[in-house]
Amino acid sequence: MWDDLHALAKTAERRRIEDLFAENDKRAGEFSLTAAGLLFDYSKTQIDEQIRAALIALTDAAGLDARRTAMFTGAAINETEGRAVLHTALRNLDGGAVHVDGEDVMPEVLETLDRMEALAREVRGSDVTDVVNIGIGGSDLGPAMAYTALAPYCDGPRCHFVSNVDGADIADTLRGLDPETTLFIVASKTFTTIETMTNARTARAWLMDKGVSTDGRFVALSSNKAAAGEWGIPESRTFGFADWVGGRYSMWGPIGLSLMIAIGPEGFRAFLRGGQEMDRHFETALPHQNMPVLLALVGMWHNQVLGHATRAVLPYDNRLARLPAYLQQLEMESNGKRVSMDGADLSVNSGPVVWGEPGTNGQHAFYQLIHQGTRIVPCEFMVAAKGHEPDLRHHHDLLVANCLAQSEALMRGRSLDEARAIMADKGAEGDELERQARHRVFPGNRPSTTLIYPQLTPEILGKIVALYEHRVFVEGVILGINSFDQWGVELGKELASSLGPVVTGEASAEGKDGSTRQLVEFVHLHRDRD
Ligand SMILES: O=P(O)(O)OC[C@H]1O[C@](O)(CO)[C@@H](O)[C@@H]1O
Repeated sequence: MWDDLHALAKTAERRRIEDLFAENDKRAGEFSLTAAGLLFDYSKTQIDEQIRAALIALTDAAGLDARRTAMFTGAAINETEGRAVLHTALRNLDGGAVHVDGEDVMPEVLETLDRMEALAREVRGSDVTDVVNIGIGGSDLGPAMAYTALAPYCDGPRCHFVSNVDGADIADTLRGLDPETTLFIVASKTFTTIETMTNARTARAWLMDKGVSTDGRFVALSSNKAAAGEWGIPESRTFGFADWVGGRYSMWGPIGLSLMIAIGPEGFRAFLRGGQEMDRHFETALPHQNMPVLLALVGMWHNQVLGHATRAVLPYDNRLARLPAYLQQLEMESNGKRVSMDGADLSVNSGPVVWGEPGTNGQHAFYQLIHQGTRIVPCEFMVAAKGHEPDLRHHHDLLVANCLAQSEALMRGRSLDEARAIMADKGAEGDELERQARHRVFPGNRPSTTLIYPQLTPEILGKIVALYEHRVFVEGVILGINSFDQWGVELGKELASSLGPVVTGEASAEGKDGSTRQLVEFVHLHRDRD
């Protein structure tokens, strides 16, 4: 399979994407698809019919249909942790029963949703002015990203997100907050994460320092209700979720509480409905009409076949500023694995490095490399047809024009002859003309995709997030890896706890490598100085 694709890649790389359009005036329509109101255009890539068929063959060979059914029906597909993977149940608003180990999980999911809604209404109707979500990774990035994304829908208390163990994070957040009207949400699936528990204790100490009772000031979101109880948060203020909700897939349930408080229960339900609509599409559409499948296959063509090690996510939507960070965790923690489910080494590369920034800002920062650097960075553009500022339509039109211009420029490039003509117009001559022209050449033929949606509403955001979740799933199935564990984060955590006492001076650095000892020495030299 991979050999077929590598053979096809040799021919494809010699062709220009522009020529594919010249050869087939239906290319745009044939290499794009609309689903759930979103349009995904992958025509500005080297993919042709033969390549697409070979990519789709990967899904058959990997048994995607069976794996997808297994996920949606609660089989323990997270094999290294012996767990089902059912974040889709959290948005199964009008769906039927979903069984895990013979038990329907939906009554509990819906009851928790009802409790969340009751609390959200209570908080929105109270004197709470600020909500601080304390969590990290999957217990932070989803709600933080969505809160910024859905700013036009936020009509509840202000939300803040504290994640980093760096005291600067919580100190900067608490400064200016009123302890009498601030509610803290401690969001941690395990309720043991060092960053979150440290920040939660600091928040509690802050209230006590200010002479404010901590009663009713904390809410817990966790799978570990016992630990939340021991920490002092009563069951009535604790919202649990099952171990089959992975951290980076958890914003659809209790971890989304801050978002629900901000946009209201109806807005949150719209977000869930959007996710559910994408689920239905993913479950039922044929591969060549299936958006998550094609998004995954285009990504794999660029990464595993052509060898482009990174992909840029470029939302032309300022409110999606945190989406690249959210997708970094979703994609890199899920598919950054070097062994397949059975422990064997992967024969192809694992998932790519995902990075990005909103346009147009990125254009004035790193697009230089994307256009003229020696490495190719496949770009994933995203843009809404319509903004939320009716009085600033001209801004939005410019934004859209810039987004479309970038994908066109990446594909077309500018030839040496065109660059020479530009320099000749400017009056350059001879060697100087030639030298200057070479700097103005754009190789072009650089692939990009565009996801375009009507407007960034809660429902559309739900669709986009679910689309990317399923893309990760498809890539993981094809690679034969477990997209739902994260063993790669463990070693650093273990070493950090052994280094804690070394940093404070309670334990010696003996036995550590020379570099670590030298760094610790530097810290000791400076940490107690005024
Ligand atoms: O919700 P928790 O248990 O605090 O974990 C936070 C994050 O830490 C990780 O386990 C990685 O260390 C993520 O997968 C998770 O989202």
